Amino acid sequence: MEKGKGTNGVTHCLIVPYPMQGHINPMLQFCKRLEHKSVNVKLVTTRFLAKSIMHRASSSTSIFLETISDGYDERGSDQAESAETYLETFCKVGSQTLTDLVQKLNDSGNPVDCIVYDSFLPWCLDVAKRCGLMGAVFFTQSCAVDSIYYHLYQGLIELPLKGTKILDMPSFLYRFGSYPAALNMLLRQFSNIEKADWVLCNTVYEFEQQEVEWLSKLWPIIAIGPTIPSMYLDKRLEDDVDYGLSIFKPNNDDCTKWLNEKPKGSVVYVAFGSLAALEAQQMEELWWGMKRSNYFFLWVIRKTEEAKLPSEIIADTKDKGLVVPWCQQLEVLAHEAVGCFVSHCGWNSTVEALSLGVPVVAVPQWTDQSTNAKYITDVWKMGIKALPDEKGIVRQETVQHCLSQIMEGERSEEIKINAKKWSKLAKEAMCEGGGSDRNINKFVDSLVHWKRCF
Ligand SMILES: O=c1ccn([C@@H]2O[C@H](COP(=O)(O)OP(=O)(O)O[C@H]3O[C@H](CO)[C@@H](O)[C@H](O)[C@H]3O)[C@@H](O)[C@H]2O)c(=O)[nH]1
Repeated sequence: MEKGKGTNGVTHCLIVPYPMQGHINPMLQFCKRLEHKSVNVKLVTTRFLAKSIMHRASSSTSIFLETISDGYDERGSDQAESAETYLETFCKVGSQTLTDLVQKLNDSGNPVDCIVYDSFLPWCLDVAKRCGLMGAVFFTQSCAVDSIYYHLYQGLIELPLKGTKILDMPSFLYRFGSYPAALNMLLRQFSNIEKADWVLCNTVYEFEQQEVEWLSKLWPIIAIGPTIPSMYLDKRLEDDVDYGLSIFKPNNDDCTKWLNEKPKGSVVYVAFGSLAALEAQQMEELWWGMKRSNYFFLWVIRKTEEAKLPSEIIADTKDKGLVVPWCQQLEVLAHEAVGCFVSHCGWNSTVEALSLGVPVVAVPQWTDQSTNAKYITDVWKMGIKALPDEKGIVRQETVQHCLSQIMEGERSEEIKINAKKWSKLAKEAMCEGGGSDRNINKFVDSLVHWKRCF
């Protein structure tokens, strides 16, 4: 059979996210967009994730799953003795098992044309090139953050950073040495990027115009976001109502029922993503801040964080609050009862808030979140940063002040108008003929063209 041609002549892509919720969500959504444009796609996860903790959140995901090994099929990264060891083993075992997977698919008459890989896994590009495939890197963080790390990679920033504005930079630049394996991984994103055929970014051109322009002088970069389910944007993919694959089990029914009973714009939604571990003192201050504010609140506290809040506190929230271990965040953000999002500002949560027009109280914890918080407050002007004290804790008075500013304060109207403006731009980008839609078409055309050249 002619190389690059599947049995049915369809272009065939493997999409390989890093095995984390914040990376699976955007890359799975990209799969759905490609499938809608007649590309045959398979999402590749680790064996551990596939067998032990993946829940299909709904029937909306028909994407085919394939697996590779990170070397820790029993317990995933928890099994590795250090983060560095995990990443090294994933590179070694992952390269071999991804090559085997490509071979298996080629042999079965369904040959692969392209690997779209998470920028955290640059070795996938080496596999793609060794197998004679197209390779496209997918960045799951903002272009602003990617360009900061690229400056660091180039030796144009000296660590540790000093000065008054450092708290707006990704945390690894001012808490130098805090997570060496993570910083190395972020720098390795650029180790072979010049060989990538495409650089795909989960952003919207209008969100980060200057940053996209700057990066596009270096690489063939295209903005393909926001990668959130179609029914929240252009509504062209009718079944696409949620992300579809979840590492955590969402508590949908309770949340929706509870929200349905609340007045429009009256609820504060609080969530810190899939990874952040807050100090117990910070959790208590947040809770007191919410209690003092007296708004309704829906707070996601993951199972691993639960013990940090005394149970009598949680019991005391019954009249005003609902605490759940996980929810369908998009469904919550889109609910008309929600007036504000207290967020750690992970990039997906940030893009979701922008896309759904929900104002944010930014409480960044680490990694790229401080930079996202800076953009939320000073560039997009659709939120307020809750400033920590000298011990790094955001106090209850600050929480109360920020919440009242967004819910009913002087700047409330302006912030809400801005949030709606970004939401409109995000939706336009994904509609037929919008910037991101055109970029995805460009990518698909290049796949078809690449096949013809083979
Ligand atoms: O109860 C919840 C809470 C979150 N989510 C979803 O989980 C994702 C969380 O992603 P994100 O907001 O990016 O946070 P993290 O999970 O913490 O993501 C990690 O990965 C991101 C992409 O690299 C980084 O920007 C973050 O800083 C990093 O912590 C989002 O899609 C949310 O909609 C839910 O569905 N239900």
